[in-house]
Amino acid sequence: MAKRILITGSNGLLGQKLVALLRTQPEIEVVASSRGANKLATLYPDVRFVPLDVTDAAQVTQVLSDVNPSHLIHTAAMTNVDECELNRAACWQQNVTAVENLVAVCEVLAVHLIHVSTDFVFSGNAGPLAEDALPAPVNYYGESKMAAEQVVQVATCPWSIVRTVLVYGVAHDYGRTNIVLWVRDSLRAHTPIKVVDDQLRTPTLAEDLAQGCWLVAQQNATGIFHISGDELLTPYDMALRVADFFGLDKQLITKVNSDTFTQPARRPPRTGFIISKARRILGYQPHSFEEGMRLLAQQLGEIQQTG
Ligand SMILES: NC(=O)C1=CN([C@@H]2O[C@H](COP(=O)(O)OP(=O)(O)OC[C@H]3O[C@@H](n4cnc5c(N)ncnc54)[C@H](OP(=O)(O)O)[C@@H]3O)[C@@H](O)[C@H]2O)C=CC1
Ligand SMILES: Cc1cn([C@H]2C[C@H](O)[C@@H](COP(=O)(O)OP(=O)(O)O[C@H]3O[C@@H](C)C(=O)[C@@H](O)[C@H]3O)O2)c(=O)[nH]c1=O
Repeated sequence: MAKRILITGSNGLLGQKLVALLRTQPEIEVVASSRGANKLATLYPDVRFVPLDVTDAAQVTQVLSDVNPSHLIHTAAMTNVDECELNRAACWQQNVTAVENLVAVCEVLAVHLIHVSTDFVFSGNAGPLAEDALPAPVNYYGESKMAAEQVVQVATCPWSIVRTVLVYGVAHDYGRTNIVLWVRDSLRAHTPIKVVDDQLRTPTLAEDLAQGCWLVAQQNATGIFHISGDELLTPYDMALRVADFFGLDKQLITKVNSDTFTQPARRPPRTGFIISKARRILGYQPHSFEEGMRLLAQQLGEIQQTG
Protein backbone atom coordinates (compact mmCIF):
# COMPACT_ATOMS: atom_id res chain seq x y z
CA MET A 1 0.00 0.00 0.00
CA ALA A 2 1.28 3.51 -0.80
CA LYS A 3 2.42 5.52 2.19
CA ARG A 4 1.79 9.17 2.96
CA ILE A 5 4.24 10.34 5.60
CA LEU A 6 3.72 13.54 7.56
CA ILE A 7 6.81 15.00 9.26
CA THR A 8 6.64 17.40 12.19
CA GLY A 9 9.55 19.77 12.77
CA SER A 10 10.60 19.72 9.10
CA ASN A 11 12.68 22.89 9.64
CA GLY A 12 14.92 21.08 12.12
CA LEU A 13 18.05 19.04 11.45
CA LEU A 14 16.36 15.64 11.34
CA GLY A 15 13.21 17.04 9.72
CA GLN A 16 15.24 18.46 6.82
CA LYS A 17 17.11 15.19 6.27
CA LEU A 18 13.83 13.26 6.31
CA VAL A 19 12.28 15.53 3.68
CA ALA A 20 15.41 15.18 1.51
CA LEU A 21 15.35 11.38 1.82
CA LEU A 22 11.63 10.72 1.51
CA ARG A 23 10.97 12.98 -1.49
CA THR A 24 13.24 10.66 -3.50
CA GLN A 25 11.31 7.50 -2.58
CA PRO A 26 8.99 6.60 -5.43
CA GLU A 27 6.40 4.73 -3.43
CA ILE A 28 5.62 7.40 -0.87
CA GLU A 29 4.26 10.91 -0.58
CA VAL A 30 5.93 13.18 1.97
CA VAL A 31 4.18 16.12 3.62
CA ALA A 32 6.37 18.49 5.66
CA SER A 33 5.17 20.56 8.59
CA SER A 34 6.78 22.89 11.09
CA ARG A 35 5.90 25.74 13.42
CA GLY A 36 7.78 28.46 11.51
CA ALA A 37 7.79 29.36 7.80
CA ASN A 38 8.99 26.56 5.49
CA LYS A 39 12.81 26.70 5.28
CA LEU A 40 12.82 24.18 2.45
CA ALA A 41 10.48 26.09 0.12
CA THR A 42 13.15 27.03 -2.42
CA LEU A 43 15.22 23.87 -2.02
CA TYR A 44 12.31 21.44 -2.47
CA PRO A 45 9.40 23.33 -4.07
CA ASP A 46 7.90 19.95 -5.01
CA VAL A 47 7.25 19.01 -1.37
CA ARG A 48 3.91 19.96 0.16
CA PHE A 49 4.26 21.99 3.38
CA VAL A 50 1.60 22.71 6.00
CA PRO A 51 2.16 25.00 8.98
CA LEU A 52 1.66 23.06 12.22
CA ASP A 53 2.31 23.99 15.82
CA VAL A 54 2.09 20.64 17.58
CA THR A 55 1.22 22.25 20.92
CA ASP A 56 -2.09 23.43 19.43
CA ALA A 57 -4.54 20.52 19.77
CA ALA A 58 -7.12 21.99 17.38
CA GLN A 59 -4.47 22.54 14.70
CA VAL A 60 -3.16 19.00 15.17
CA THR A 61 -6.65 17.59 14.65
CA GLN A 62 -7.27 19.74 11.60
CA VAL A 63 -3.95 19.12 9.88
CA LEU A 64 -3.92 15.37 10.49
CA SER A 65 -7.51 15.07 9.27
CA ASP A 66 -6.71 17.11 6.13
CA VAL A 67 -3.46 15.31 5.31
CA ASN A 68 -4.72 11.88 6.38
CA PRO A 69 -1.22 10.34 6.64
CA SER A 70 -0.50 6.63 6.97
CA HIS A 71 2.60 7.48 9.07
CA LEU A 72 3.62 10.44 11.19
CA ILE A 73 7.30 10.98 12.01
CA HIS A 74 7.37 13.28 15.00
CA THR A 75 10.72 15.10 15.16
CA ALA A 76 9.55 18.48 16.55
CA ALA A 77 10.74 19.16 20.08
CA MET A 78 12.40 21.68 22.35
CA THR A 79 15.97 20.44 21.95
CA ASN A 80 18.03 23.02 23.83
CA VAL A 81 18.74 21.03 26.97
CA ASP A 82 19.72 24.01 29.14
CA GLU A 83 16.72 26.02 27.93
CA CYS A 84 14.47 23.09 28.91
CA GLU A 85 15.94 23.17 32.43
CA LEU A 86 15.25 26.88 32.76
CA ASN A 87 11.88 27.08 31.01
CA ARG A 88 10.13 23.95 32.19
CA ALA A 89 6.59 24.93 31.23
CA ALA A 90 7.57 25.53 27.60
CA CYS A 91 9.60 22.31 27.57
CA TRP A 92 6.63 20.27 28.84
CA GLN A 93 4.28 21.88 26.31
CA GLN A 94 6.55 21.15 23.35
CA ASN A 95 7.86 17.76 24.40
CA VAL A 96 4.91 16.16 26.23
CA THR A 97 1.63 18.02 25.61
CA ALA A 98 2.42 17.99 21.89
CA VAL A 99 2.79 14.20 21.96
CA GLU A 100 -0.52 13.86 23.82
CA ASN A 101 -2.15 15.94 21.07
CA LEU A 102 -0.63 13.81 18.31
CA VAL A 103 -1.41 10.48 19.96
CA ALA A 104 -5.06 11.44 20.47
CA VAL A 105 -5.53 12.03 16.72
CA CYS A 106 -3.30 9.15 15.56
CA GLU A 107 -5.52 6.83 17.60
CA VAL A 108 -8.71 8.06 15.92
CA LEU A 109 -7.21 7.97 12.40
CA ALA A 110 -5.11 4.80 12.97
CA VAL A 111 -1.91 6.59 11.94
CA HIS A 112 1.41 4.82 12.61
CA LEU A 113 3.25 7.20 14.96
CA ILE A 114 7.05 7.21 14.84
CA HIS A 115 8.25 9.23 17.79
CA VAL A 116 11.86 10.42 18.04
CA SER A 117 13.46 10.26 21.48
CA THR A 118 16.88 10.47 23.10
CA ASP A 119 19.68 8.85 25.08
CA PHE A 120 18.96 11.56 27.69
CA VAL A 121 16.06 9.43 29.03
CA PHE A 122 18.86 7.40 30.68
CA SER A 123 20.97 8.23 33.74
CA GLY A 124 24.20 7.59 31.89
CA ASN A 125 25.62 5.30 34.56
CA ALA A 126 25.91 2.25 32.35
CA GLY A 127 26.24 2.98 28.62
CA PRO A 128 26.21 1.74 25.94
CA LEU A 129 22.53 0.92 26.28
CA ALA A 130 20.07 -1.48 24.66
CA GLU A 131 16.36 -0.78 24.14
CA ASP A 132 15.30 -2.53 27.36
CA ALA A 133 17.51 -0.44 29.68
CA LEU A 134 15.57 1.38 32.38
CA PRO A 135 15.07 5.15 31.83
CA ALA A 136 16.14 7.41 34.72
CA PRO A 137 16.76 10.93 33.40
CA VAL A 138 19.11 13.37 35.13
CA ASN A 139 17.71 16.58 33.61
CA TYR A 140 14.34 18.11 32.74
CA TYR A 141 14.70 17.61 28.98
CA GLY A 142 15.25 13.91 29.66
CA GLU A 143 12.26 13.84 32.01
CA SER A 144 10.05 15.42 29.38
CA LYS A 145 11.22 12.98 26.70
CA MET A 146 10.65 10.03 29.05
CA ALA A 147 7.12 11.27 29.83
CA ALA A 148 6.46 11.56 26.08
CA GLU A 149 7.67 7.98 25.56
CA GLN A 150 5.24 6.83 28.24
CA VAL A 151 2.38 8.54 26.42
CA VAL A 152 3.38 6.83 23.16
CA GLN A 153 3.79 3.40 24.74
CA VAL A 154 0.14 3.22 25.83
CA ALA A 155 -1.22 4.51 22.51
CA THR A 156 -3.72 2.29 20.72
CA CYS A 157 -2.43 3.21 17.25
CA PRO A 158 0.66 1.44 15.83
CA TRP A 159 3.69 3.15 17.37
CA SER A 160 7.48 3.14 17.29
CA ILE A 161 10.02 5.03 19.37
CA VAL A 162 13.31 5.84 17.68
CA ARG A 163 15.90 6.88 20.27
CA THR A 164 19.08 8.58 19.11
CA VAL A 165 22.31 10.17 20.40
CA LEU A 166 24.20 13.45 19.78
CA VAL A 167 23.20 14.13 16.17
CA TYR A 168 25.55 15.97 13.78
CA GLY A 169 25.10 17.23 10.24
CA VAL A 170 24.50 20.34 8.17
CA ALA A 171 21.11 21.82 7.47
CA HIS A 172 19.79 24.73 5.43
CA ASP A 173 19.13 28.11 7.11
CA TYR A 174 19.63 26.51 10.51
CA GLY A 175 20.79 28.11 13.77
CA ARG A 176 21.67 25.23 16.07
CA THR A 177 25.23 23.92 15.97
CA ASN A 178 26.58 20.44 16.78
CA ILE A 179 29.82 18.88 17.93
CA VAL A 180 31.45 18.55 14.48
CA LEU A 181 30.59 22.04 13.25
CA TRP A 182 31.33 23.66 16.62
CA VAL A 183 34.82 22.12 16.85
CA ARG A 184 35.62 22.81 13.18
CA ASP A 185 34.44 26.43 13.32
CA SER A 186 36.17 27.16 16.63
CA LEU A 187 39.52 25.72 15.54
CA ARG A 188 39.28 27.46 12.19
CA ALA A 189 38.82 30.76 14.05
CA HIS A 190 41.85 29.81 16.23
CA THR A 191 39.59 29.82 19.30
CA PRO A 192 40.79 27.49 22.08
CA ILE A 193 38.11 25.02 23.21
CA LYS A 194 37.62 22.88 26.32
CA VAL A 195 36.17 19.49 25.55
CA VAL A 196 35.04 16.85 28.01
CA ASP A 197 36.56 13.40 28.13
CA ASP A 198 34.31 11.97 30.87
CA GLN A 199 31.21 11.51 28.70
CA LEU A 200 30.65 8.66 26.27
CA ARG A 201 28.38 8.87 23.24
CA THR A 202 27.76 7.13 19.92
CA PRO A 203 27.44 10.25 17.71
CA THR A 204 24.85 9.99 14.97
CA LEU A 205 25.00 11.32 11.43
CA ALA A 206 21.68 13.08 10.74
CA GLU A 207 21.34 11.19 7.42
CA ASP A 208 21.67 7.86 9.27
CA LEU A 209 18.95 8.85 11.70
CA ALA A 210 16.65 9.81 8.81
CA GLN A 211 17.40 6.45 7.18
CA GLY A 212 16.60 4.66 10.46
CA CYS A 213 13.23 6.44 10.71
CA TRP A 214 12.49 5.58 7.07
CA LEU A 215 13.34 1.89 7.62
CA VAL A 216 10.89 1.84 10.53
CA ALA A 217 8.14 3.39 8.39
CA GLN A 218 8.90 1.25 5.35
CA GLN A 219 8.71 -1.96 7.37
CA ASN A 220 5.85 -0.81 9.64
CA ALA A 221 8.14 -1.83 12.49
CA THR A 222 6.75 -1.22 15.97
CA GLY A 223 8.39 -0.95 19.39
CA ILE A 224 11.57 0.80 20.49
CA PHE A 225 14.68 1.10 18.28
CA HIS A 226 18.09 2.51 19.14
CA ILE A 227 19.41 4.34 16.08
CA SER A 228 22.85 5.95 16.35
CA GLY A 229 26.41 5.64 15.15
CA ASP A 230 28.31 2.57 16.31
CA GLU A 231 31.51 4.16 17.64
CA LEU A 232 31.63 4.86 21.36
CA LEU A 233 33.60 8.10 21.73
CA THR A 234 34.16 10.89 24.22
CA PRO A 235 33.53 14.43 22.95
CA TYR A 236 37.30 14.92 23.35
CA ASP A 237 37.95 11.95 21.01
CA MET A 238 35.48 13.46 18.56
CA ALA A 239 37.19 16.86 18.71
CA LEU A 240 40.59 15.31 17.95
CA ARG A 241 39.11 13.44 14.99
CA VAL A 242 37.46 16.59 13.67
CA ALA A 243 40.79 18.44 13.94
CA ASP A 244 42.58 15.64 12.08
CA PHE A 245 39.95 15.40 9.39
CA PHE A 246 39.83 19.14 8.63
CA GLY A 247 43.59 19.60 9.14
CA LEU A 248 43.22 21.94 12.13
CA ASP A 249 45.39 22.69 15.16
CA LYS A 250 44.83 20.12 17.94
CA GLN A 251 46.82 22.27 20.38
CA LEU A 252 43.73 24.45 20.71
CA ILE A 253 41.79 21.57 22.30
CA THR A 254 42.01 21.15 26.08
CA LYS A 255 40.73 18.01 27.75
CA VAL A 256 38.45 18.79 30.73
CA ASN A 257 35.97 17.14 33.13
CA SER A 258 32.24 17.87 32.93
CA ASP A 259 32.30 19.28 36.46
CA THR A 260 34.36 22.23 35.19
CA PHE A 261 31.24 23.34 33.26
CA THR A 262 28.46 25.32 34.91
CA GLN A 263 25.60 24.38 32.61
CA PRO A 264 22.03 24.68 34.00
CA ALA A 265 21.27 21.05 33.08
CA ARG A 266 23.30 18.00 34.13
CA ARG A 267 24.34 15.67 31.31
CA PRO A 268 24.29 11.85 31.63
CA PRO A 269 27.93 10.71 31.64
CA ARG A 270 27.95 7.37 29.78
CA THR A 271 25.25 6.83 27.19
CA GLY A 272 25.78 5.57 23.66
CA PHE A 273 23.67 2.83 22.13
CA ILE A 274 23.85 -0.83 21.28
CA ILE A 275 22.28 -0.88 17.81
CA SER A 276 22.17 -4.62 17.14
CA LYS A 277 18.34 -4.71 17.21
CA ALA A 278 18.13 -2.05 14.49
CA ARG A 279 20.77 -3.86 12.43
CA ARG A 280 19.03 -7.22 12.77
CA ILE A 281 15.38 -6.19 12.34
CA LEU A 282 15.62 -3.11 10.13
CA GLY A 283 18.87 -3.73 8.25
CA TYR A 284 20.15 -0.41 9.63
CA GLN A 285 23.81 0.28 8.80
CA PRO A 286 25.31 3.57 10.01
CA HIS A 287 28.26 5.41 8.50
CA SER A 288 31.48 5.59 10.52
CA PHE A 289 32.31 8.93 12.17
CA GLU A 290 35.00 9.43 9.51
CA GLU A 291 32.48 8.81 6.70
CA GLY A 292 29.99 11.13 8.41
CA MET A 293 32.54 13.97 8.49
CA ARG A 294 33.35 13.30 4.84
CA LEU A 295 29.69 13.62 3.85
CA LEU A 296 29.34 16.79 5.88
CA ALA A 297 32.45 18.28 4.23
CA GLN A 298 31.06 17.38 0.79
CA GLN A 299 27.79 19.10 1.61
CA LEU A 300 29.70 22.19 2.71
CA GLY A 301 31.47 22.13 -0.63
CA GLU A 302 34.87 21.65 1.00
CA ILE A 303 35.78 18.41 -0.72
CA GLN A 304 34.71 16.85 -3.98
CA GLN A 305 32.07 14.15 -4.12
CA THR A 306 33.63 10.72 -4.46
CA GLY A 307 31.97 7.71 -6.03
N1 LIG B 1 19.98 16.93 17.99
C1 LIG B 1 20.37 15.95 18.81
O1 LIG B 1 21.55 15.81 19.17
C2 LIG B 1 19.36 14.96 19.29
C3 LIG B 1 18.00 15.06 19.01
N2 LIG B 1 17.11 14.15 19.51
C4 LIG B 1 15.69 14.24 19.21
O2 LIG B 1 15.54 14.20 17.81
C5 LIG B 1 14.45 15.01 17.40
C6 LIG B 1 14.88 15.93 16.30
O3 LIG B 1 15.94 16.73 16.76
P1 LIG B 1 16.62 17.85 15.87
O4 LIG B 1 16.21 17.69 14.46
O5 LIG B 1 18.04 17.91 16.22
O6 LIG B 1 15.90 19.14 16.47
P2 LIG B 1 15.97 20.64 15.97
O7 LIG B 1 16.09 21.49 17.18
O8 LIG B 1 16.94 20.78 14.87
O9 LIG B 1 14.55 20.83 15.30
C7 LIG B 1 13.39 20.75 16.01
C8 LIG B 1 12.34 21.48 15.20
O10 LIG B 1 11.15 21.34 15.94
C9 LIG B 1 10.32 22.38 15.57
N3 LIG B 1 9.40 22.70 16.64
C10 LIG B 1 9.67 23.02 17.91
N4 LIG B 1 8.54 23.24 18.57
C11 LIG B 1 7.54 23.04 17.69
C12 LIG B 1 6.15 23.12 17.76
N5 LIG B 1 5.52 23.49 18.88
N6 LIG B 1 5.41 22.80 16.68
C13 LIG B 1 6.01 22.44 15.53
N7 LIG B 1 7.34 22.39 15.38
C14 LIG B 1 8.08 22.69 16.45
C15 LIG B 1 11.20 23.58 15.28
O11 LIG B 1 10.65 24.09 14.11
P3 LIG B 1 10.64 25.63 13.68
O12 LIG B 1 12.06 25.90 13.29
O13 LIG B 1 9.69 25.63 12.56
O14 LIG B 1 10.21 26.43 14.89
C16 LIG B 1 12.58 22.97 15.04
O15 LIG B 1 13.07 23.28 13.77
C17 LIG B 1 13.92 15.68 18.66
O16 LIG B 1 12.79 14.99 19.10
C18 LIG B 1 15.05 15.54 19.66
O17 LIG B 1 14.55 15.46 20.98
C19 LIG B 1 17.52 13.09 20.26
C20 LIG B 1 18.85 12.92 20.57
C21 LIG B 1 19.87 13.82 20.08
C1 LIG C 1 29.55 23.42 24.51
C2 LIG C 1 30.53 22.29 24.84
C3 LIG C 1 30.14 20.97 24.67
N1 LIG C 1 31.00 19.96 24.97
C4 LIG C 1 30.58 18.56 24.77
C5 LIG C 1 29.63 18.06 25.79
C6 LIG C 1 28.58 17.31 25.02
O1 LIG C 1 28.73 15.90 25.12
C7 LIG C 1 28.78 17.67 23.59
C8 LIG C 1 27.60 18.45 23.02
O2 LIG C 1 27.25 19.46 23.90
P1 LIG C 1 25.93 20.30 23.81
O3 LIG C 1 25.74 21.03 25.09
O4 LIG C 1 25.93 21.09 22.56
O5 LIG C 1 24.86 19.23 23.55
P2 LIG C 1 23.92 18.46 24.52
O6 LIG C 1 22.86 19.35 24.98
O7 LIG C 1 24.66 17.74 25.57
O8 LIG C 1 23.41 17.44 23.43
C9 LIG C 1 22.20 16.77 23.58
O9 LIG C 1 21.21 17.30 22.76
C10 LIG C 1 19.94 16.72 23.02
C11 LIG C 1 18.92 17.34 22.11
C12 LIG C 1 19.94 15.25 23.04
O10 LIG C 1 18.89 14.63 22.92
C13 LIG C 1 21.17 14.50 23.41
O11 LIG C 1 21.33 13.29 22.69
C14 LIG C 1 22.44 15.29 23.41
O12 LIG C 1 23.35 14.97 22.47
O13 LIG C 1 29.95 18.46 23.51
C15 LIG C 1 32.25 20.22 25.46
O14 LIG C 1 33.02 19.29 25.72
N2 LIG C 1 32.66 21.52 25.63
C16 LIG C 1 31.84 22.57 25.35
O15 LIG C 1 32.24 23.77 25.53
